[in-house]
Amino acid sequence: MSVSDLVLELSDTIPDFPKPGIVFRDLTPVFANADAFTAIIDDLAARFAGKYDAVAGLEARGFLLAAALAYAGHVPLVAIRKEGKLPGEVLSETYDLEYGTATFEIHPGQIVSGSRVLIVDDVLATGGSAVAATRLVERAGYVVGGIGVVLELDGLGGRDRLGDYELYSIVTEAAG
Ligand SMILES: O=P(O)(O)OC[C@H]1O[C@H](OP(=O)(O)OP(=O)(O)O)[C@H](O)[C@@H]1O
Ligand SMILES: Nc1ncnc2[nH]cnc12
Repeated sequence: MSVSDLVLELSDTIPDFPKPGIVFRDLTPVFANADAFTAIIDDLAARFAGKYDAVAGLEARGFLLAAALAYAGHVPLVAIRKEGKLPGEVLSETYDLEYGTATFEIHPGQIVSGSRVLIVDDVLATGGSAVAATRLVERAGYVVGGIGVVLELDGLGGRDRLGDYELYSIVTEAAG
């Protein structure tokens, strides 16, 4: 089975989570399947081969992908964390998402200036998280090498908000 078919077959849809009106797409059953998780990492690594020197994961679900990709490519791992979790000097960006507002933070100066950073996450919805991540990567002195997600929810404006960045989604489906 193809990686996109594995994602579609194994993922769950939960209505009214975490708030009424939100159709939540849960990829944890996909990650719990060893063949599917391996295929996802291999697909993202192949799609962006030669285009990144480091990987950034978006807390929390993006961390699962970023750690595996950093290991697979033997490249630095950058954590883009929710507000208040990183000690010391941080750069911050506040953004809106489908069910609220959040702030992401990054530690500047941890990897080589000018590194091409691949940003990864499980789901792209409004694009608020990914846009905030691109800003943090650039403010920290790096270059966005691309944005890779497992599932893109079409119809919420995420792809448009990301403009000219190279965005790859393993699966795209209409937002519920
Ligand atoms: O495109 P957007 O509208 O920004 O939505 C996508 C983001 O929403 C989810 O994370 P969430 O903020 O729920 O955090 P979590 O991973 O900690 O559960 C998801 O994992 C993405 O990071
Ligand atoms: N509908 C949704 N399902 C899963 N993650 C999300 N992040 C933002 N919107 C989401």
